[in-house]
Amino acid sequence: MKINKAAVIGGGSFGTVVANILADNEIETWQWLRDATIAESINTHQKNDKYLPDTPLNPALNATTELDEAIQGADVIFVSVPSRYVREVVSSFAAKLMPQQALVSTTKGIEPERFLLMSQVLEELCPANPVGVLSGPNLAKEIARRELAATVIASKNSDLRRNVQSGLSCSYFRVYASDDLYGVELSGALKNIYAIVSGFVAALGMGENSRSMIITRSLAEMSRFAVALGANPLTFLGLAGVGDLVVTCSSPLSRNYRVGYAIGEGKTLDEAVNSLGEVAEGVNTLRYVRAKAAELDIYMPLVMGAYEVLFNGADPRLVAQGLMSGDHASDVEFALPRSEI
Ligand SMILES: NC(=O)C1=CN([C@@H]2O[C@H](COP(=O)(O)OP(=O)(O)OC[C@H]3O[C@@H](n4cnc5c(N)ncnc54)[C@H](OP(=O)(O)O)[C@@H]3O)[C@@H](O)[C@H]2O)C=CC1
Ligand SMILES: O=C(CO)COP(=O)(O)O
Repeated sequence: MKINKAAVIGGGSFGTVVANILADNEIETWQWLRDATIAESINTHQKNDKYLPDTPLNPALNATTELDEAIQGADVIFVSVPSRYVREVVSSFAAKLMPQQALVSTTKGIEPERFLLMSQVLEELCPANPVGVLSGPNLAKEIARRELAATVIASKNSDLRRNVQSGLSCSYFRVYASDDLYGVELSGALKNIYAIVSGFVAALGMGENSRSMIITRSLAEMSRFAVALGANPLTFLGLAGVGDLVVTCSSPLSRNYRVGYAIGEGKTLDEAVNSLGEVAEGVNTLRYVRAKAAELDIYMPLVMGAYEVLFNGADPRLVAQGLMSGDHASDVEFALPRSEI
């Protein structure tokens, strides 16, 4: 079955990019956003002035502030609001869904109380509906410029995977499939923490060897955490893992990297976050992952160091230096376990 109608819940930069590709692919697309001025601007000037002011949008894209108008009859509903609002927003329409309507989260964050990923929140709210996750190295502003990019659709439901692959694929956007929902989603959430650390490293003018060390040890730390939570670490080798880690740790287009960079330059966390005007999920994810790592006794020196910098005013220089002074460690723990060094 192909997608005849799609809804995108959220009016930020990534939601707008997804909605625009769907409309370009001649799918009837409704984007729900809470700001009537932006909805009006999308419908009349084909512009999202707040989040993607330089991108002309497809005239067939419909923006609305009425949730019912967006979701009614939609074959797939993409959820693209910051993680702290996903439950509230989806709860407001969950009871109105038909069982065949699929939900796909693009949100890279964690719900703290029970350490739930967004697909788990969707499954809890909409137990009868197929659920998927879209994640990968997908800086919205690059995709908006139609620069080549790829992503991953992860779901246990093969129809959902195929529908999203055909609905979103185009000459500049390629969609790969995975059935490891948890691994794809966990890596998308975790990499935001390490983008903040990479921002420190860049602002402090450290060399390319240091940057490479940080990114590679970030992957080691992410996969150690994933294994402790029962996820498949092999998924971290794909686009949603290494791919997203590399782009977010390297690009000033990443909001998380920019937060880290600003702190590395000496700004406070509040100053860094306030100057963004967009969501940097890694700040909260860092708090939740640090607590989980402490609870489960998982060795995560970068997470612990970054937490001290963001929330206790430690010097960002100490995060990279902390790696140099730890116990002698294994390069790839799947090849040489830490216990056998
Ligand atoms: N931008 C990117 O490159 C990518 C982002 N993502 C992920 O997608 C998710 C969304 O990101 P992105 O689009 O960039 O975010 P933005 O910060 O660009 O926009 C957030 C959007 O959510 C809306 N919003 C905020 N709070 C609420 C609420 N309580 N109810 C309804 N809508 C709300 C905002 O509306 P308002 O303007 O009215 O505040 C805005 O439209 C994040 O988890 C992010 O990690 C994933 C891949 C790439
Ligand atoms: O997830 C992203 C790219 O894949 C976007 O990263 P930021 O949220 O740091 O901008």
